[in-house]
Amino acid sequence: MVVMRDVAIAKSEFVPDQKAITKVQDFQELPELFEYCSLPQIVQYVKCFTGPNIMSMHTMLINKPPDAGKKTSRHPMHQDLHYFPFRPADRIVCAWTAMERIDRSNGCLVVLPGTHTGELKQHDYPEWEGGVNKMYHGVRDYDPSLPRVHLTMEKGDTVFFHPILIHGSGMNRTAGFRKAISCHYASSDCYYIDVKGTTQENIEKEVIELALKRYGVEEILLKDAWMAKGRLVQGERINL
Ligand SMILES: CCCCCCCCCCCCCCCCC(=O)SCCNC(=O)CCNC(=O)[C@H](O)C(C)(C)COP(=O)(O)OP(=O)(O)OC[C@H]1O[C@@H](n2cnc3c(N)ncnc32)[C@H](O)[C@@H]1OP(=O)(O)O
Ligand SMILES: O=C(O)CCC(=O)C(=O)O
Repeated sequence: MVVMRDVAIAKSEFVPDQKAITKVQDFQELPELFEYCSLPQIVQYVKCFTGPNIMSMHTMLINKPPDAGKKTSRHPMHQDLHYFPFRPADRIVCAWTAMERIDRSNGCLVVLPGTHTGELKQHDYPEWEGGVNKMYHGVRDYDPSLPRVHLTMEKGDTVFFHPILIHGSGMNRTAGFRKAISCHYASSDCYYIDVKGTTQENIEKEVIELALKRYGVEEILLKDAWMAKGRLVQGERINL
């Protein structure tokens, strides 16, 4: 499990406590939270994309904090496939569930409809004055005139989306923490790819650096991190 603090808070004099937490990531070892990933109400839709052999690959409890004034609570527009060294993209799907009413005031999801039929684009850190959270890469060039849809969701509403869909989330202008839970699923029939020489090389480099700094792990590849994080939800574990 990784507990992440917002960069504006982590890099301030603020004494870290639970109020600083922006995200709990990789909760696959925590049964109470992992139960979300196998809820029949969710899995019945996930299956339509993955087929019967379902893996949870990435889990997050997102606790978007009230913005400390630097707009760091935003999540830049990105494609989740940028982080994934497995394919095919059509066998990967994210389920994202609002844990309370979420609208533009507390930083709802923003999507560019139809972009899931495009290609994976180059991602980099956006040049934001107030700082950017670690590994929050953004799509380098997308057409800013493309229509945007802000997803207003009620508590318990779930959206399912494709890993090539360009999406992000806005600033939390309220005083409360905006909570959502999500799981990225993939078919265990998916296969790992080598990202060397691709647009994903930069995220692999960061993961390798982080694995060394945090865990003292040397000589890993992006796919090794994912192999360690993946858990079977249903069916048979095949390639992943
Ligand atoms: C062997 C297994 C390795 C596993 C790694 C696998 C990672 C795979 C990533 C997959 C992401 C998939 C996502 C798909 C969906 C899209 C997204 O969610 S994108 C966002 C993904 N972001 C992350 O995954 C970031 C995860 N967070 C962390 O790794 C850590 O919380 C951390 C940000 C590195 C902070 O670690 P920690 O060790 O607890 O922190 P400190 O020791 O206090 O600080 C270290 C250093 O980092 C600075 N810092 C702290 N918080 C932040 C922050 N939020 N943003 C930027 N920088 C931060 C802190 O100031 C310290 O800096 P210094 O210069 O070293 O002093
Ligand atoms: O919950 C959010 O604010 C955005 C989450 C998101 O876009 C992601 O993690 O890929």
